[in-house]
Amino acid sequence: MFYGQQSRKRKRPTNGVFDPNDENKVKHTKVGVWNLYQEVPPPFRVASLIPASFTTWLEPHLEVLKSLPYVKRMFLDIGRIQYCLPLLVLLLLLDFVLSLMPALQLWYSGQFLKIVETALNTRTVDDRFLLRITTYQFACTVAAYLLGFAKTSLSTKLNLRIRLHYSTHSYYAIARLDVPTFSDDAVHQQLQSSVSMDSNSSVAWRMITGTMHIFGTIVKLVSQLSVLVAILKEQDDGLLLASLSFLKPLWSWFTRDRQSVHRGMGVWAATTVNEDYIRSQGLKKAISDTAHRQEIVAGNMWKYMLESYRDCMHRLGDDAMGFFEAKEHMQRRFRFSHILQNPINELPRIVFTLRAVHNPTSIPLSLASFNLITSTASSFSNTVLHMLDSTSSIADNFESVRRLYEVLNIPNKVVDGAKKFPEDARKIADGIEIEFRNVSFSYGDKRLYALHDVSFKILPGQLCVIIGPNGSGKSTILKLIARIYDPDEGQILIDGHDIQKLNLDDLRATISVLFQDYTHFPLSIHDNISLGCPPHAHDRSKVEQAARLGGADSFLSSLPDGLDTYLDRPVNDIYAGIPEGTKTLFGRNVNYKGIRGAGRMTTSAKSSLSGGQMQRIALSRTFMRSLDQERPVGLLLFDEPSASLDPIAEHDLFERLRNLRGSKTMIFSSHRFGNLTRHADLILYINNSAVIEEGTHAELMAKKDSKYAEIWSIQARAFLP
Ligand SMILES: Nc1ncnc2c1ncn2[C@@H]1O[C@H](COP(=O)(O)OP(=O)(O)OP(=O)(O)O)[C@@H](O)[C@H]1O
Repeated sequence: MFYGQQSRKRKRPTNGVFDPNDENKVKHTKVGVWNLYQEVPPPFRVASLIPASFTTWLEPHLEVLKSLPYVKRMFLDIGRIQYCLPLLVLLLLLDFVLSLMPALQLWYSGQFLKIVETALNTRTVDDRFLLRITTYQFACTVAAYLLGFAKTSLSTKLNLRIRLHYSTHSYYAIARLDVPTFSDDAVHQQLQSSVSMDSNSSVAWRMITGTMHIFGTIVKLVSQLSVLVAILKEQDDGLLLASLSFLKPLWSWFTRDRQSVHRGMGVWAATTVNEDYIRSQGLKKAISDTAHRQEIVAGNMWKYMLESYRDCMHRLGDDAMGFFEAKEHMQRRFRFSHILQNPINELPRIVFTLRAVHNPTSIPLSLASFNLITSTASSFSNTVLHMLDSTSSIADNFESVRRLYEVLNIPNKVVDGAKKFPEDARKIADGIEIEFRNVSFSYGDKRLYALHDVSFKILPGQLCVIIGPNGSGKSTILKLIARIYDPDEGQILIDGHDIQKLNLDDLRATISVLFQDYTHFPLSIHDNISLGCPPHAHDRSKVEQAARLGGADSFLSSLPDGLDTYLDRPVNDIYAGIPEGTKTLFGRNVNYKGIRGAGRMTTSAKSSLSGGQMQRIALSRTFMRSLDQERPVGLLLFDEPSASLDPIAEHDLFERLRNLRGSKTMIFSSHRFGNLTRHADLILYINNSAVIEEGTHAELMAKKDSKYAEIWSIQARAFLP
């Protein structure tokens, strides 16, 4: 095991963002099983006297300054939220009064000290003065409690309002991203760290409380200090003892570990190639996710998985750590200064004892003032430490605010076009023309083409079927038409316009797509269908019509809540921590059946629809889009639309779709020959990322050495006696 070992000899990583072979640009550090790659910024020289290494170190630390405009913007935004400004002012006022309380308490303690002093000197006590001070102090404690309670209630209200505002901000920040940008790991992590949708306290709220904390602490310190100086002026050795009492907090502040794990690291990324670590994480995920449970149980895999996990962990030993944990370990250093803390703590007591020996008559009074000083000094120094800590965490908060706003500026990789589409909405009623001109595309690795030099043309209203083996590039064609991705080379034309110049919203409003890997949203079936056409999402009759067209109406009536049934309930029921089937302390069997019955709760949040039924819902969503008469759809894209359908449902679906011929251009991707290909106006046979053959069924069957004809015959043979 070795932490923090810096390597000058760079190894080629198998993944990761930076190129570690570039000696000048990237610094590589080994952190446990992790490889940390840090960008080395080009040195900027303010003056030739300042060494480059200093400016390189300084830049990431000064990054925080870039946050200031965002902090201002955040405060302005909060001010605009309804009722937030008066609530905030009120909160500030309460905080101000509460911050004066410790000084008031200190003043009362000083008055008690005076009473003790008089008692020692004159052997008398002013009863009325003592009673008055005690009453005032009690009233002060009650007022502090009430004000504190009011502050908490007000804070909760304000926090909720601010959270409400920023939850929409966060939703927008995530919702607006396109597929390639959203799937980018770096973007994904930035979103997770800055716009968490579930956090109880928003970045903005942390910023407010942090700032208020500093404001309150300054008020506390100034007021306490003024009272303390006033009291100690009159005491022998008071100021000496106070100074000694402050030594400990100052010492511990100067010698503490203040560097946060992220601070000052600049632009960086970390990756691991450790097989055991990667595998152990995979095994952990597999065992915790309900999606894999069925296979694990049926395949009797758990014992093997446990054994494998144990082996991985055994080999990893102390290195079995996430990146941040490993980095923290690396930063932890032995500090001799920590050992000195206790002797420094004892210093006031030692000095007091020595002074008392020299001047025994002053012991009782000095003892009282010593107690006052040390207890005040400790509360005072805690306040100072707290404030200094807050000022360093405020830098973190500044950066969080910056990230919160900057995620709104992450550019989408698929750039929007300016041209309105269609120029004439009536033309769409006849379908859309699609043309691919020498299109090439690869997903990540630019050497692996998903499509290579593909050209074809589909006329308006035509039915086109793309056919070919697994991985040949069929789905990719559909994704490029819907501009989920942009081609690396070549051009796609829609009704003669370059697809990249068209307004994206317009383009997508004229296309309806059913992806092969369609999803079901954790929403009601109604929502799952109506999302196909947001402008008519509230029109229940249209949703029912779409369900009929998609073949979903047949099973909807058997569901408990019909169209309003949730496929995958987004909110899980919450249960006590005592597992079902066990016994309570007094021997009762734990059984949730009765409780579930009373609350109409189910055992699983997922609805049990079959694969085919799920596909019918996805189909209904696609049909929903085509029901919009104001913005008619001109192009339907179907990726394996009948993969999970029974033969009758498949036949009915294709019948319905064929009726749309002439009014919409339709493109199907399929492995299956027959029903569709027979009726297609154009068949594209695609293999190894390229179009190999194209034509109608009759043309391809008549063609010599046709690959299409060969596979057709293989499939047809299965049905011959
Ligand atoms: N999101 C992705 N990231 C990286 N590679 C991808 C991605 N999607 C597809 N590929 C790769 O691109 C190639 C073409 O995939 P595509 O999905 O277009 O094939 P397909 O013909 O639709 O296959 P199938 O019949 O199995 O659905 C394949 O080699 C595949 O591995």
